[in-house]
Amino acid sequence: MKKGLLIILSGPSGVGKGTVRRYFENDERLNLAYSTSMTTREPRNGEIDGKDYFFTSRQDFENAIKNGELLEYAEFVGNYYGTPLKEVEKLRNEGKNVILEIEVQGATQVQEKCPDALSIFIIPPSMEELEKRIRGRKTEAEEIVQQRLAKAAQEMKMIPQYKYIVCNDDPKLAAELITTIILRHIELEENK
Ligand SMILES: Nc1nc2c(ncn2[C@@H]2O[C@H](COP(=O)(O)OP(=O)(O)O)[C@@H](O)[C@H]2O)c(=O)[nH]1
Ligand SMILES: Nc1ncnc2c1ncn2[C@@H]1O[C@H](COP(=O)(O)OP(=O)(O)O)[C@@H](O)[C@H]1O
Repeated sequence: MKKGLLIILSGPSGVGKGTVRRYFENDERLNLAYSTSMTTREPRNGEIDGKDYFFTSRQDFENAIKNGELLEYAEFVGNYYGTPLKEVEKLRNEGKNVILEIEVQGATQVQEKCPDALSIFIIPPSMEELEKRIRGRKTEAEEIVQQRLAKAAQEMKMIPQYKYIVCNDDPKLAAELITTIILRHIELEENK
């Protein structure tokens, strides 16, 4: 069986990565599996441990780094986030196309290790709209919102390292564009 694709989905906090993903992740043609990350961030209301994230202590996260258990990791606005390597490999070996929803430092590490990874960056229609969305979600305190917005401006500078840029103005359209990109990559892989 052919090993599944590795798909990196990045974009600033609040741009709508999760919202857009929910429109395409169950499309059977894409044969996707979502890689659940580890994080030291506190769970938000409604987030499920083991599904949205593996919520963990700093100590356990640092042990995972030391033991080489992570494909990549980064510190983002005061918390660690990382991708468990074993699960990604298992899913890809089962032929699944694995989607990593990760920030730009982690994306750089994955691109160095796996140059074939398909990378997509989601941009907002404007920085004003990004601010509206992140505030509208009401999941972060004001201080953290400010830090995430400052981070967003830096992250946008990393756009050239991505293969595809998709604007999330309408989430269904953004999802359709991403679906088209992934389907074409699946086709190209099959013909290799
Ligand atoms: N490098 C890396 N970044 C991650 C990982 N999981 C999530 N992130 C990113 O960390 C950032 C913060 O995530 P989160 O606190 O859930 O905020 P949200 O993106 O606004 O929902 C986002 O850019 C995520 O895409 C991971 O495993 N590795
Ligand atoms: N295209 C869109 N237009 C308007 N609001 C959106 C759009 N996409 C997402 N949102 C809203 O923006 C907020 C952030 O979206 P979310 O998916 O949590 O972002 P991310 O996962 O990138 O942090 C949510 O309240 C969501 O409902």
